[in-house]
Amino acid sequence: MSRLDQINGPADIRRIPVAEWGALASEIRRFLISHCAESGGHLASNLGVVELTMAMYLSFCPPEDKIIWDVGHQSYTHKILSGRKKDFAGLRQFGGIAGFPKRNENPCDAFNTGHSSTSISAGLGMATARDLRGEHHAVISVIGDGALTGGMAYEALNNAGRMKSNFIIVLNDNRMSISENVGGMSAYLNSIRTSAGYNRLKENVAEALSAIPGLGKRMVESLRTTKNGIKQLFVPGMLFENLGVTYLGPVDGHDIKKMMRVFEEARRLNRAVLVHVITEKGKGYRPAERHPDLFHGVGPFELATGVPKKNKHYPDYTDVFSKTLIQLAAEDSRIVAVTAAMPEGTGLAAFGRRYPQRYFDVGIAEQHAVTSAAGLAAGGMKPVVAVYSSFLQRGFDQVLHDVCIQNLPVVFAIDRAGLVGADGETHQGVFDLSYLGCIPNMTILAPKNCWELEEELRFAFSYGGPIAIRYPRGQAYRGLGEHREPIRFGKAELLFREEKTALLALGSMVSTAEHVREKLKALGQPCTLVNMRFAKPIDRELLAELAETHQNFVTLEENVLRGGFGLEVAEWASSQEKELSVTHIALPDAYVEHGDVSVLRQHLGIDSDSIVRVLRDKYHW
Ligand SMILES: Cc1ncc(C[n+]2csc(CCOP(=O)(O)OP(=O)(O)O)c2C)c(N)n1
Ligand SMILES: CC(=O)[C@@H](O)[C@H](O)COP(=O)(O)O
Ligand SMILES: [Mg+2]
Repeated sequence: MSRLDQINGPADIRRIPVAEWGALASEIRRFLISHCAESGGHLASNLGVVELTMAMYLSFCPPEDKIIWDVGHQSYTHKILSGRKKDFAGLRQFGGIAGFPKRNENPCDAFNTGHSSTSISAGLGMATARDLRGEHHAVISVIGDGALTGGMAYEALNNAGRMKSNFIIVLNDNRMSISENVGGMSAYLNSIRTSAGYNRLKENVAEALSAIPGLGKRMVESLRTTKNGIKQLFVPGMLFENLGVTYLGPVDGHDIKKMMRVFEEARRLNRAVLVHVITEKGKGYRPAERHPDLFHGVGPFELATGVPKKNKHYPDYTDVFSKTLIQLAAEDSRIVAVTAAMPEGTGLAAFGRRYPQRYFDVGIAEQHAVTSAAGLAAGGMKPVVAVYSSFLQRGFDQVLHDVCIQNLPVVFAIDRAGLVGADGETHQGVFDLSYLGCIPNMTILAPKNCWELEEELRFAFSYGGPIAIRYPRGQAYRGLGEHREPIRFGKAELLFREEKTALLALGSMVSTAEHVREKLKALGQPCTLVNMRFAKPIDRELLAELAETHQNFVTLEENVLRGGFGLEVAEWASSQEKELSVTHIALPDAYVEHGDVSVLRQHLGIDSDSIVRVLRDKYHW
């Protein structure tokens, strides 16, 4: 029986002899690598935290002790050690276990995560709840150096100094966000790491002092926590110390015994303690060690080489955005671009290489990204914020307060709008029409295909006010290329005109509506098809014209119904003299779990077959 097979619950690792910890770590790595080669996942981050997770399971007792994983993409070893290895075949698949911690999946998952930089706030709250309830378990927040660039982490650290009881923050520093980490904090951590030799010297001094019988330990403790200058000699992380958070480290995050010693020390302190752990992202798999960015999140790949199994034949929307932006930037030197730590995912990396002076990676800081773009616009530039739909949720007030009230010309290139698949409920981009649509001065477009995205981007930079273009994850649609009605503000594009029934589709749903139309035509029910193009403002003029010959309107959008454009069409219809029927195809008032996008579409009834069924039932066709 392998050591890994002996792990079926959180206490099992303690039965593995110390001498076999290294072998267990290797087995976990082999398991993670072969699983991700087959099914994809967040490989590099997970390979980096194998020993760290083992050390935590050896030092603490989940589920009684609470471990909160920031972002949660690195929680695979945690899932294995808590007894979920057997469920990995279904990892990130519909009905299977999630790629992130989920409280309803296992008691060891103390807090749901997915978006970055929440763990210290959540941990602080949980530690405070523990104290108020008179409980005594440990609370440990594990945050990466990338996640530490997010504003919430600082808000929480600013508060953590007040703790008079134990709260442990483990800073997993691998010098990488998805891409190379950026900013002053990253440089500060780097300076701590590079002085590690000096720190080791100090550790040795501390160890020697600790060895003095009776007095030693207390001397070291008081030197560590005292507020005078001697502390500087012993404590490298002064920034954290000055915030009132005891700093321990840096410690080798691949040395289990060393980490356990530091955790033991951290556990004894009645205050917030930050343990700085140095790890290597991708450790144990050569291709991932060499290219941790490419192996951050992967699809299936060849185990021997790391080469992706699926070759990309056609560009996705991200590629179209990336290429078009570079072209537009060549024509207008005022165009600048901002990303919140997603240069590759949003396609801005190529722009950054071409125009380094006009490109800003601000770290995992969506709020700051939006307001700094507002500042750029106020200063006379034409900024684009390229951001995933679900991550822009973070910047709602900044969009409203800093961009839209001042009606500033900021372009929002919203990628991953619609269902994203395996990342699940935290990452589905199904709220942006709702949270942007309610903001005065905001204009929202969605392209039906790759060419329209190019045209919409061109339009957006010439528009002169806040404007968002939303497009989905994955391959850009290349159908309907013959329909190229020029973009005009607030105008939809009439693709096929019939009578009686009009399909009003937005963005990704135009191609679905095209299939619906073909299927209904075959059933003897030809329909009009409109590419709505603008979710805000909707083209009421065209709707009024269609109302003369149409009875039934069907709205189609990949967004929750509430706040989407469909309800606005319903509101318009209810104000018409003629009685009109409106059917909505949209997402429900619920969170959509992980799974393949095509499976999710069927499950949610937004695939063409389900839509045809709904319409046939409703209209008795
Ligand atoms: C609010 C938010 N923005 C962006 C992301 C995308 N994202 C996921 S992991 C990650 C990098 C995290 O870096 P780090 O915390 O250092 O973890 P590592 O992968 O290096 O272990 C980013 C930018 C996110 N999950 N949440
Ligand atoms: C964990 C996280 O938030 C990102 O790594 C995300 O999974 C990236 O998604 P894409 O694969 O769509 O770029
Ligand atoms: Mg990192």
